[in-house]
Amino acid sequence: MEGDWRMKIETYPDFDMLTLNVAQRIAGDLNAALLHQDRALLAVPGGTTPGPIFDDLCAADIEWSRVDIILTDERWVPGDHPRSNTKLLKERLLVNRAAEASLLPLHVATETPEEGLPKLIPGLEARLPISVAVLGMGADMHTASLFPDSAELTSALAQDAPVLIPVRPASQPEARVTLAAHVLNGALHKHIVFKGKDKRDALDAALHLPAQKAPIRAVLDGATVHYSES
Ligand SMILES: O=C(O)[C@H](O)[C@@H](O)[C@H](O)[C@H](O)COP(=O)(O)O
Repeated sequence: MEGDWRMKIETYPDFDMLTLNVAQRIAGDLNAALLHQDRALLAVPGGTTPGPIFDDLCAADIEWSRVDIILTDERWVPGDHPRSNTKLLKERLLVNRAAEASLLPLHVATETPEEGLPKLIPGLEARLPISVAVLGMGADMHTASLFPDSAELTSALAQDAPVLIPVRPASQPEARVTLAAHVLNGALHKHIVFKGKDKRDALDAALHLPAQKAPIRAVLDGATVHYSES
């Protein structure tokens, strides 16, 4: 492994403890960022893991009106589709105190992501870098929508990649867009969150693989991994 490698793993007795602690950590990081910046940018994943974290985080004592929120990746489906990550955010994170935060869109109503990119990229570029990135991981070692079985992975891992990239992983039912690896990795604070022994084994395997086979590798340096077995 490279000499500058830094990664911390925090193991929790159960998912409830993980949820509570991760929400507190994110809130602490956001408050710290707001001491030095006018606005903070929080990037969060979709999927099934973060809902309970959002339920705690949305009540946190933060000056939410100074926080912008973005997804790490989005499925190219309408905003009211059950698989829309934006829908999850609107229902579980942008509520309670966090209703004051601003959502930066990662989807517009076009047929393909390629058609939507020109409407999304300028706003994103103007707002980066990310202050706090929360990332999920799949047992196939994908993170955000950087999937090992996607033809676009090499370009999404490139240092000079556009900030937002359309992907069509063979394993997924719909097209997606994902923030490029360098955008996610450039976050000031990175929290990777998952549960289950299969994913823990996948992380261990990833440490011995290149990012091309194990995309999670692209964001591990400097990250804190939060894990519970159940
Ligand atoms: O929208 C998504 O699908 C994601 O951002 C993705 O990277 C997710 O974090 C992992 O697939 C883990 O998903 P689960 O939390 O559902 O296991």
